[in-house]
Amino acid sequence: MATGGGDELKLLGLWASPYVLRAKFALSFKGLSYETIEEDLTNKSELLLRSNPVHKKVPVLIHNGKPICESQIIVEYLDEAFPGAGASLLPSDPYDRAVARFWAAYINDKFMPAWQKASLGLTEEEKAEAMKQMLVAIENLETAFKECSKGKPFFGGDTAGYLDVTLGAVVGWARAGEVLFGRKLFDATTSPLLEAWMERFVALDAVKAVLPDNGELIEYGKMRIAHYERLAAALAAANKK
Ligand SMILES: N[C@@H](CCC(=O)N[C@@H](CS)C(=O)NCC(=O)O)C(=O)O
Repeated sequence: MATGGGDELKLLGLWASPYVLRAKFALSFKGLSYETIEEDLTNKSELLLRSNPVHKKVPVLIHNGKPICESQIIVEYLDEAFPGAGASLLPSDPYDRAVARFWAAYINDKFMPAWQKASLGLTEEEKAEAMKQMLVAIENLETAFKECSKGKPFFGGDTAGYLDVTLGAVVGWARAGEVLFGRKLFDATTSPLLEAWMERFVALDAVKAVLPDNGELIEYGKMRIAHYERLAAALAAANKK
């Protein structure tokens, strides 16, 4: 669907970034057309530095020349700025909205950092500690799913919404991680509801349309792992001195 009304949407991104994927999901569910501008994070563009001078991170959405930074804020912005495009992502009931925002903050503040460090921590201790925190977070998110979905297929109910997009950020890397690390992020023993949710979520057309290719993620992941292994080895050598 075209944005209409002369709206111009540009997304400064990085194809493998889970946070960029979150913004892409929101755009895809809302059926909005946009231009993607791929960033090289080792040589950030003038446009990125000018658009996100505080964090200098992707994603940045540029709507008619005005930048919006931070993936979660981009999701909320798209919902508010394009209320007629697709179904609303945030729940319409104020209490449900507050609960969804609570869990979104939990995903961003607790789950995502632990999830990233559990795989790419610099020491075995750091990884083990992050893994513990991640498992606690997954247990809590399993409860969140029960509370928010009210027995329906998605956090948003019958259709995917705000929290599906928020947690959906990890589904590309969760699939690649099965090959890279030989373990599932959500599994039948620890998180059966989330395991089933992820299968339903990745089967949606709006998700498939923007999900990065799994083979390419796996290759990119191998490079990232090798990079972190070199950093970890350098750190261990420096600590021995
Ligand atoms: N809280 C941010 C996190 C975004 C983020 O960490 N982006 C990474 C790519 S995955 C980035 O741009 N890193 C560049 C840097 O740290 O210099 C959001 O939700 O948008």
